[in-house]
Amino acid sequence: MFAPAHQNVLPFDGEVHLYPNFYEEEGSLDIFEQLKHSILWKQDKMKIYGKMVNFARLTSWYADGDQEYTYSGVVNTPIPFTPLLRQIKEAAEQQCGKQFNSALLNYYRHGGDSMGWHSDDEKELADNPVIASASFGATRTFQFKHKQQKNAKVSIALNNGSLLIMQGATQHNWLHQVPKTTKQPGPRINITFRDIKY
Ligand SMILES: O=C(O)CCC(=O)C(=O)O
Ligand SMILES: [Fe+2]
Repeated sequence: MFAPAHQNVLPFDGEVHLYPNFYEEEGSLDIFEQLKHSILWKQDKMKIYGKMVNFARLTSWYADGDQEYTYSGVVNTPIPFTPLLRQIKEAAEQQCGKQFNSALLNYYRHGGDSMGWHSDDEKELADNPVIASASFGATRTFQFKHKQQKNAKVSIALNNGSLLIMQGATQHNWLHQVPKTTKQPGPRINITFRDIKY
């Protein structure tokens, strides 16, 4: 199922809006390069069956204040927003009518980098959080899967300069992922802006 822009991407039980050309195309490639070089990327690890395994992507965590945030079992200590991140955040805030105080960045270096099925339902987020997701660089597929109705699936493409807004009951009812691909996409950086309650 491929959804056109500005309609709800989800058929029921949640609200997701996609703006494919939110950040201007050429400027977005420039943003990609700037983020690639200026963000303090780190390689997180996770324990799987007693073994430490690298995350299939690089990550970074920026926020106002100095509160820690636990994500996928990793405790993140925030770095203060850079002027560029603040600029990207403010544009997303205008579109959402909502303020964000933190940003999780993910750097997918190649098609082998990915993020598995999950919901953004950490206890530090609101019950029905508004999450704004900005993408720069290569296009990657982003999929939703309903938690109960196993055949309810939605697949969209997140291209350079796109903004995806997830809100309402989305995180209660749907999982999302960025699957691995053998199509050899170039590198991609995604920023999810969140409002964390400390
Ligand atoms: O890279 C993406 O588009 C998804 C990122 C994501 O789901 C997350 O950071 O929770
Ligand atoms: Fe997520």
